[in-house]
Amino acid sequence: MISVRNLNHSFKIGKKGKEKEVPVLKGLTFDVADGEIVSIVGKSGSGKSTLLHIMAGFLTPDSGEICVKGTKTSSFSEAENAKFRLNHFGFVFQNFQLMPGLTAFENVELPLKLKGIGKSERQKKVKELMKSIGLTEVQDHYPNELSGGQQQRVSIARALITDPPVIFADEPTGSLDSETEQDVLLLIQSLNKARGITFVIITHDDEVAHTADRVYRMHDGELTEGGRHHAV
Ligand SMILES: Nc1ncnc2c1ncn2[C@@H]1O[C@H](COP(=O)(O)OP(=O)(O)OP(=O)(O)O)[C@@H](O)[C@H]1O
Repeated sequence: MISVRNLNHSFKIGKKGKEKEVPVLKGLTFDVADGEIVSIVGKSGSGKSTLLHIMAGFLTPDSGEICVKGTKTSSFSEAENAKFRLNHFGFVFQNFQLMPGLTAFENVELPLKLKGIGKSERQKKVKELMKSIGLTEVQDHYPNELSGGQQQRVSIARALITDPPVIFADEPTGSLDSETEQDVLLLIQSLNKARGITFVIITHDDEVAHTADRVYRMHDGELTEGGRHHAV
């Protein structure tokens, strides 16, 4: 479970000496339960990415507390955050962020290399995962030889390969057409059910948001409403 308590963050904007402090997150308090799909929906500039960056430990909040599975992560050093991320979090981005010089297989294998897993174990794991996500046929393709939907499936496989309990997805369907968007959302839902992975999905799209179990709405740096929704 992730608990966020009284989280505040501001950015200083403008010329040196004339900076203006702009509050972006104003006292956010909410929980994400284990095995839940949560979406955080809001207009451009409402602070969604800032919240995700703080939850994942890329950015230190001005104040407030974040706990992940009982561990207080908000006071971690950069090195502690990096280690924690590798073991607990996977990431999926709107523009996939695959390494262009690596094949689909090698992209999925990369996090295991970073964790120091041996070659035979790596290859076995990647092969199994790619098969279960229906990527075997394209495993030797480079990213530019894949469709958008295939690239996003590869990036989801890369996020999953280290078995993280939580995956953060920042506009995961933002670059996809509506049919492929549904495919990717169904994949996320099936992985959530089959493996119990918690997903935190950031989106500006209400339709995407409502495929989650729980929807939080960001408005002017506050979470203005929550609610439970049925998956499509
Ligand atoms: N590094 C930064 N320095 C200064 N201001 C920033 C910085 N990052 C974000 N902001 C400001 O904080 C506000 C929230 O930005 P954020 O990227 O979190 O919003 P968002 O909801 O994710 O938007 P989008 O959907 O367009 O990605 C915006 O007004 C933005 O200009």
